Amino acid sequence: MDLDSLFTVDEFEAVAQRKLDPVYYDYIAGGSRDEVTVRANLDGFGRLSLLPRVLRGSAQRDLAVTLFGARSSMPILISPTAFHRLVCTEGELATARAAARADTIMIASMASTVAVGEVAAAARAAAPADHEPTLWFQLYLQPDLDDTTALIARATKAGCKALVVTVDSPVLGANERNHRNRFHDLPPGMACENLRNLRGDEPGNVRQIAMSPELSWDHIDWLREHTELPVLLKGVLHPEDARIAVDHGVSGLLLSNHGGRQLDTVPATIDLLPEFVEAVGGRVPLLLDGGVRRGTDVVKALALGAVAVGVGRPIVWGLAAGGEDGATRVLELLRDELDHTVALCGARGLADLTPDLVRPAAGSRR
Ligand SMILES: Cc1cc2nc3c(=O)[nH]c(=O)nc-3n(C[C@H](O)[C@H](O)[C@H](O)COP(=O)(O)O)c2cc1C
Ligand SMILES: CC(C)CC(=O)C(=O)O
Repeated sequence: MDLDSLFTVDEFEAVAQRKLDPVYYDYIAGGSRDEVTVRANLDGFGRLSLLPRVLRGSAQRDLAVTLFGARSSMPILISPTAFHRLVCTEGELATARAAARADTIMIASMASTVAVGEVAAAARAAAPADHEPTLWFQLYLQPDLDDTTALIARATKAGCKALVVTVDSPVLGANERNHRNRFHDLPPGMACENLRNLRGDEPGNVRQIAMSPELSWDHIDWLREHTELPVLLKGVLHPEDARIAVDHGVSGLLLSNHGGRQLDTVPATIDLLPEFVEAVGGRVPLLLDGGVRRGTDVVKALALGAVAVGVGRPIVWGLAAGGEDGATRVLELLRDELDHTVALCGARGLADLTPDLVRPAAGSRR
């Protein structure tokens, strides 16, 4: 595959769809139930227009952002997605190398098909000599707190710099494409490697991830007492819960509807962002994911108050099309689009991206 002949995330998706087993393509592309929210995430950006400023002298554009002490060369992070070995042989090793090469932050899924220690080592090996790559760990709190403690220990030992706790999954979302395709298990030879031998006394055993409706704010308090790492919550959608989260001392929020894969018909994250900004009142950084496919999407989210965005499916399409190089190209395309959009907005850097640049638009991109 000549990756240089691909110029958009959508083109990467088309190639991925051609290459992948349709069962895996459906797992990745799909969302829950009628996929209303999957579409809403894309349409949400399409319903906003950008209103640029001019003549502000924007020749030197700095896209870097610092999050919890770690610098990322751009405000586009890799959101956690499960099972990368379904789409490329090297799985999360390839993703980690791409993130390190692009000098951005990877949020490693707890449901990785490579253990987090190996993922971190791959990132370090691929990073430029003077550069420490940043990995965060996405955690589903396990109702068995000993399991959770063991997972945190693994992530911490691997050098992860933050825990991103996904709180939108008291039960698993219903992707009806998976039901139709009878996709319920990983193929032989693949597993959630972070859950292997969790207790050290269970050789060969890979636990299943438990989604637990028992979880409550008490678990967030418990977690904060059991880790020195910054704790971000991923999947808070109600602005009142955003306020509660901040009151519970979380370090940041990743405004996410899980790419439309949990509760269907929740709003597009970009539509919720202004209310979130108001609820949080600058007390913690706000990140956003869901439907980011273009540099213009990134600029809209940043202008409306996000400090950074995450991309989920685009990275998986990159991996499917061309492994590490494919994911790297997706990140570089998005970086170029972002820089180009910042320039066209007459902005000198991310600080110039202010809410007045965003207006409601007629029509939708797709
Ligand atoms: C195939 C796939 C697997 C995912 N796995 C996880 C996961 O393990 N943990 C998690 O918190 N979110 C997971 N997500 C959600 C992403 O982190 C992210 O919220 C979503 O993909 C963002 O939307 P986008 O795909 O439109 O960029 C997954 C999403 C996809 C598409
Ligand atoms: C292991 C799964 C729960 C991963 C996930 O969050 C998803 O597929 O959306």
